[in-house]
Amino acid sequence: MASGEEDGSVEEKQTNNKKRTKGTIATAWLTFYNIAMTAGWLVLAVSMVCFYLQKGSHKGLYKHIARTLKCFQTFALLEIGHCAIGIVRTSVIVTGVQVCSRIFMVWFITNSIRQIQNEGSVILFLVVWTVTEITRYSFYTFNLIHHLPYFIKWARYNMFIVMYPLGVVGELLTIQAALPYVRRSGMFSLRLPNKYNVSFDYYYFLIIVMLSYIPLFPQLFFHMLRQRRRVLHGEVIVEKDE
Ligand SMILES: CCCCCCCCCCCCC/C=C/C(=O)SCCNC(=O)CCNC(=O)[C@H](O)C(C)(C)COP(=O)(O)OP(=O)(O)OC[C@H]1O[C@@H](n2cnc3c(N)ncnc32)[C@H](O)[C@@H]1OP(=O)(O)O
Repeated sequence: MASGEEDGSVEEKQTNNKKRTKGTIATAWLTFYNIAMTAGWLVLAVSMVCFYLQKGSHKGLYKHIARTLKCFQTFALLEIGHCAIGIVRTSVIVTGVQVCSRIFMVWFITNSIRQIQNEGSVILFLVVWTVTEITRYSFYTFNLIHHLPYFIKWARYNMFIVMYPLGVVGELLTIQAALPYVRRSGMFSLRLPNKYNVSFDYYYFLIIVMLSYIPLFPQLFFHMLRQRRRVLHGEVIVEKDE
């Protein structure tokens, strides 16, 4: 009996040690990841400001920053993995929708359709994403090292109230601007007859994507409002103590 109890406590200690090691590795990785992402979005912000100051126009701005944007926005796919393996306490679905809609905007809309890259709506969502991501990743970084300035916490959980709708407006106007080019070129579409006997019309797919903002955006926005109440009104302290 006594030896069984001892065995149990040894096992418990080993499990606790494993958890601690996993926790330390996860924290180190997340700290590195968040610092890298903050730096990436800061580079984007500086490039955009410098470009605008030099040229006095937003024309050509997307092309100027495209490589950095694609790189850092694509890296954000790792966030779905973070949720899936449980190193961050966030829903895979919420994160998945957020990240995939961004990847879609970058790769399958803005990057693929040169004619829309100088639209004002592209600059709108780029500026909104940049401000949001600098705030979000610096929030996670300072939170992980337990030195979170209140203004960053405040900005993380208040700015989205304005930034989220503005970002959505920028994205929807950009997709709308893409529609005529997509219809004319037939890009990413598959017409019958073909050897797979399947047809796909990217034009109508984009209309469905635009309509999907109606049910999906409120869910993301209300999720953030709940997070805001939890963090800014102290409920998070109760959860962390549990
Ligand atoms: C095929 C194509 C399909 C397309 C479909 C289209 C439909 C699209 C509809 C939706 C449209 C959206 C458009 C988006 C536009 C914009 O982005 S506009 C810019 C404004 N945007 C925002 O403000 C973004 C707000 N969203 C987010 O912050 C996230 O994406 C989120 C997933 C919604 C965040 O939620 P969540 O992670 O749950 O909240 P947090 O409070 O930040 O975190 C919860 C806990 O998790 C910890 N954590 C999360 N990430 C990290 C990390 N990287 N590192 C460390 N820790 C992390 C965080 O600290 C919290 O921990 P606890 O405090 O311990 O709980």
